[in-house]
Amino acid sequence: MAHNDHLLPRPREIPGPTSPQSSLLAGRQRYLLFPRFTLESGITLTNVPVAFKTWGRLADTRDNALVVCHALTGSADVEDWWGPLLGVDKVFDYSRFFVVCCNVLGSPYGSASSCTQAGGESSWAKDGDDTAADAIMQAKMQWDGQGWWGPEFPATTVRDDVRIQKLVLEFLGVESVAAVVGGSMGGMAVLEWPLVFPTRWPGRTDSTSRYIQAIVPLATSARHSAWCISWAEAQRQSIYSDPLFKHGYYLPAEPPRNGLSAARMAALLTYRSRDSFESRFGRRVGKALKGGGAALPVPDAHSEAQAKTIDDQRRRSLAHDAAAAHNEGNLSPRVKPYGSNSPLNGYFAGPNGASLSPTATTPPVPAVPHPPTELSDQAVHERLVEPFSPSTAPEIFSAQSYLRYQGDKFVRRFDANCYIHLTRKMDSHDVARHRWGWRVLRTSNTITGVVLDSGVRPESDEAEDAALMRVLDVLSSHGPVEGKVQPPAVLVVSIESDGLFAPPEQMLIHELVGGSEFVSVKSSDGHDGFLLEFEQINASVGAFLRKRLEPIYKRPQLEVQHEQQHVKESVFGEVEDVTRW
Ligand SMILES: N[C@@H](CCO)C(=O)O
Repeated sequence: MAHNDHLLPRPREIPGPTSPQSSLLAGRQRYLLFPRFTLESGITLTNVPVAFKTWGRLADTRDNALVVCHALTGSADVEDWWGPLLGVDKVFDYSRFFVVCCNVLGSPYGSASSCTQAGGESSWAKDGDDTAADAIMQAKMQWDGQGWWGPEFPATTVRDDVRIQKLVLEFLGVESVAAVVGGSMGGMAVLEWPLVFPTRWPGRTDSTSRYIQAIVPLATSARHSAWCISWAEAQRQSIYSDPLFKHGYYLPAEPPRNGLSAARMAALLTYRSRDSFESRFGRRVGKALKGGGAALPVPDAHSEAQAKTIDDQRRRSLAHDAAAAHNEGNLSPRVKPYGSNSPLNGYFAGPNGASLSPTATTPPVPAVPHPPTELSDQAVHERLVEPFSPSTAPEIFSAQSYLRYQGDKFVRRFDANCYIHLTRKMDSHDVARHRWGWRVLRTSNTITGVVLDSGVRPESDEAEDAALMRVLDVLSSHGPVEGKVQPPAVLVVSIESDGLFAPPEQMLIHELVGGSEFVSVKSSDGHDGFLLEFEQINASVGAFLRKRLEPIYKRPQLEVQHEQQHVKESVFGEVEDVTRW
């Protein structure tokens, strides 16, 4: 399929923004609209936008492109999330390289996704009649006519991203790529680039020149692990369980914020480490957000009759307090709508200019009926002198407060359907999937086994490993055009405290890709270390590129205006959150 892409009609540049979230990057990226693009699944999309950004300029030799691939919730705006790596004499040196970053399909930041217009009749034909579920139909009926893809945006793969991004490079005049660099989901794309495009001219089997000179996969894996798949599943379940999710047919102004926020909180924990949380927060007390744990005042008694009434009041108050404490963090409208200055408001403004109204998606705690198991008087009196008195606002740990802040912040910049789409895309990642070296044996719809090219039919697990070995071996020895294509230089980067994409996964890539180099970045921050340890990454990746791309570094620097805009407020904000909190 990849080999037919060069026959597709050329894209044209459009102004954008193409989605609500891409308006957060207004003026900071460009857009191409592809008349049509066929996904790995066989589904053909029409009118497909791809958001991208470039720095520096293409050399006359058209071979100095440096492709940056973003992670799960990143965007094409590298300055926004990898800014300290971008600049003269840094890794992404735009006086030597033509730095290009494209937003992946399915992301809310401008490329075709659940948040872009489905494109009317010319788009993928929606089949709305094949579902039996009334709830889905009802939500869908309310939603129809919105024009967004919503949950009907078809699944895309990392390979789809690589193929469409190659077309963006062609539009920009790139003939071969100096390097591809990216972390986590971006690292998956980095591994796929030379496998999808080993040769310079994909349409020509006689080509012997490689398309990509060097790749740097960071904090990634050759196939998404069971551990990562399980975390992604738990996060998707958080979104599904938000009543506002409505099977993905939610209105843009009423998204499942609480579910997405909870998903992000869980995800964030997988991006950091136990040690980093212990040292940063310990058991420090944090601020409860407004509205949580409100308690009733309890008056003083002046007579026995009054005392009984007051005891009743105290009991009620106590029950109220207990429920309020129990619901602390749930009761508060902690997931706020977009701020009044947010461009997202304008984007969603209806015909009358009405913008989002605040939505506390969790209903307030109802009046608490007398509990079936009553507290004894003694317990009432004991409780009344305990620190959790009615006048005391509930205290929470600063670690909790931090997570909530992260959840709130995330829902203001991301979309739940896109989150589901992208986590599924990562789950599908496996460099060996449907590749040379193995094929699946089927009887009707049942997979009965796997057979290797050699004719051996090993146990399934072994077959998977063998397929992986074979594919990674292709990276190190020759392309699918046997013996003709030089492999790219490979630097595998690992974060030593990464508990999500654990170091053995990068070590495996290093071991299977002959001639590859390996570096372990020292960091106690866990997986997100690849977005935080700028100095080490600048040093190690920079040294690798200087060594492997010597001819480019020997050339006189290109004359470029200092193009880097200082990003005052990062949309992505991983660094800001860690260092400022
Ligand atoms: N924290 C990053 C990395 C995930 O791998 C993100 O949100 O995209």
